[in-house]
Amino acid sequence: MVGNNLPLEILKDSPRQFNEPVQVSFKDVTCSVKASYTFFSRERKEILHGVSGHFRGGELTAIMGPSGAGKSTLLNILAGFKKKGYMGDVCVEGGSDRKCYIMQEESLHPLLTVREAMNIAASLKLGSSVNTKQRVHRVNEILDSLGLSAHAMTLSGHLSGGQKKRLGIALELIDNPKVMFFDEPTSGLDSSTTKQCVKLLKDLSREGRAVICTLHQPSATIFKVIDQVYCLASGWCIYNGAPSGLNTFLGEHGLCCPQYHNPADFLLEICCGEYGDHIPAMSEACNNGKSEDWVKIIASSSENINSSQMGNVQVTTPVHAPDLPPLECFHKQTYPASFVKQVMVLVQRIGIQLIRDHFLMHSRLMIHAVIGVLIGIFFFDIGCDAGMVFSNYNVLFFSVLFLAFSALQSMAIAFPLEMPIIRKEHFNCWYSIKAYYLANTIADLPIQVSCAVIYCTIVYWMSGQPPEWTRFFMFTFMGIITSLLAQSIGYLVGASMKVMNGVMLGPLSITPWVLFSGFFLQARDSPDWARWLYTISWLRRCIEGLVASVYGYKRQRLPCISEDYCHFVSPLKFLKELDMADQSFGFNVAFVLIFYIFLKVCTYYILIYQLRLKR
Ligand SMILES: Nc1ncnc2c1ncn2[C@@H]1O[C@H](COP(=O)(O)OP(=O)(O)OP(=O)(O)O)[C@@H](O)[C@H]1O
Repeated sequence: MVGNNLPLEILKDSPRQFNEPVQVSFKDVTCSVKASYTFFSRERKEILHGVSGHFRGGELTAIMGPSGAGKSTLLNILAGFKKKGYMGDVCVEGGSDRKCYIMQEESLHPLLTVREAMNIAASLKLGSSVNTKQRVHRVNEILDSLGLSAHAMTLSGHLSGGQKKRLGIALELIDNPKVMFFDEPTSGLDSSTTKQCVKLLKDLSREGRAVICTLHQPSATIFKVIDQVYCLASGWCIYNGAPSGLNTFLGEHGLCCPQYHNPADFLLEICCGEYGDHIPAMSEACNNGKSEDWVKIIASSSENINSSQMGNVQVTTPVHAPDLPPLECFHKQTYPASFVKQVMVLVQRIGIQLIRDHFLMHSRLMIHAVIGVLIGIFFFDIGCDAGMVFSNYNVLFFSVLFLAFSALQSMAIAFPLEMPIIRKEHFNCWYSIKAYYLANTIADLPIQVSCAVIYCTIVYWMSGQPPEWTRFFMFTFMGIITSLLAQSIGYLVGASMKVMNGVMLGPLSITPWVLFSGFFLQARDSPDWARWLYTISWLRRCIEGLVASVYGYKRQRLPCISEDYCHFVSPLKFLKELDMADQSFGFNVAFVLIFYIFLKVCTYYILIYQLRLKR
């Protein structure tokens, strides 16, 4: 994964050891989850049973265990990613403000080059305390150290699996975190790349960081490189110590690792009960992770192994803390870059991605142009004909529906796909949710407005609406805010649910408002109890706005062209027929804008819930 010439110091500028000792301690951590999803069941099952432990700066700690043992759950709790559903104390000392969590799936932006991704991360994570020259130096240094310089101009989406993992690490290294959590950093890598990946983690730890990762099944070589093994079996800690102490520990329980057998494999076999049920005895022997007896041999044995396995790696003195410190923890949410800077950098990033995503951007613009032309051809020049007022009304109704559905769908699908990346970046304190949300709204605005303008311009002039600039601007403005309002519904749907649910429920959420738009049944013909629904139907407000822009404001009588007799020569008579004579354009615009702001605020709080609280 990393070239053999990886410098021993990952970052020449980073301190070899942090001023404050870095350590992660946890005590009596118990975690339970819902055992059954049947309606009345309140049953829960425990997946971690009061485990304890203490991981130090300057060491590489691997949380091991078979599938389902609780490794990811424990890592999520330690990293602060999981905030609910567990009991016990967790403390990240000396690094609670500078910790990062690199998740199993590579949450990268596929349409940014490696250098762009690094520059953006540097702008957000280093803030204004660092000038441009220092920032570029930092980025170059990390890219060199992780062997990514040759791929600096490659799109992140085109990198190999190993390179993606390195980029994920490089992005987090920018602000020199003190504690690094990795969930299965070697998953999906071949054996040679896995070795290089673990060597990289080891090097990171040797600079004083506490590096904690979950590993499934390390090879014998990799196993020896680890400083501290924390093994979980069915939610119990059955070994907490140096790899070199494992055989002696197992020997005390009558378990002997066969010669030439990988001790890591042997340990997993024991966890799975292949040699009988040793979990209770082993867990008791290491006091469910509390005992430091097997950790203390780390300084002598592990260093010797390291120097033979890893080359001349300078070993920092592990920071031992025999007793757990007072366990009080918090995840401080501070951001290095100012709010304005965060928004600007994020707008730039989203802008680059929108421009690079040729298909999505061009198809959005093209569809609006093509549908506009089709409507223009089918309803050519009908707008000025008194005999075609109902057909013209159909054009206006269709326009509102088209603008609404197209805007809603684009967001209901795109937004949830971004969520894992936003979750990771926000958790690692790159930016605030507010900054992201504002940037996202601003960045997409030009495209959504362009789509609505293209459609409205084509339809307005081809379908023969009144040749007056004021009416044209009113028509187009109403089209724009209709699409923005529908887009905000798309955001809300996208932020609240998964893509599949959003695809189904997004369009369905518009349907009831179509019913109360007045197109099928007028408010005056509907039951009394249902009339208020017409008033609050945003779709009706949008249609009324378009109708007012075309037929309202004392429009002159229409010529009767296609028929011998035209009933609606007077536009006012037609407005009365539609029950829209009393409505003003301004009222409809105000209603749509207020509803737009309301939805935006709701979506913001849903986003906060999804990213911060629902863990
Ligand atoms: N939200 C949840 N609801 C129900 N069960 C859960 C939930 N989260 C985790 N579990 C269960 O808890 C156990 C531990 O899960 P966890 O993901 O921590 O295991 P793991 O050791 O990381 O496994 P793997 O190596 O396969 O990723 C599993 O049996 C899993 O099914």
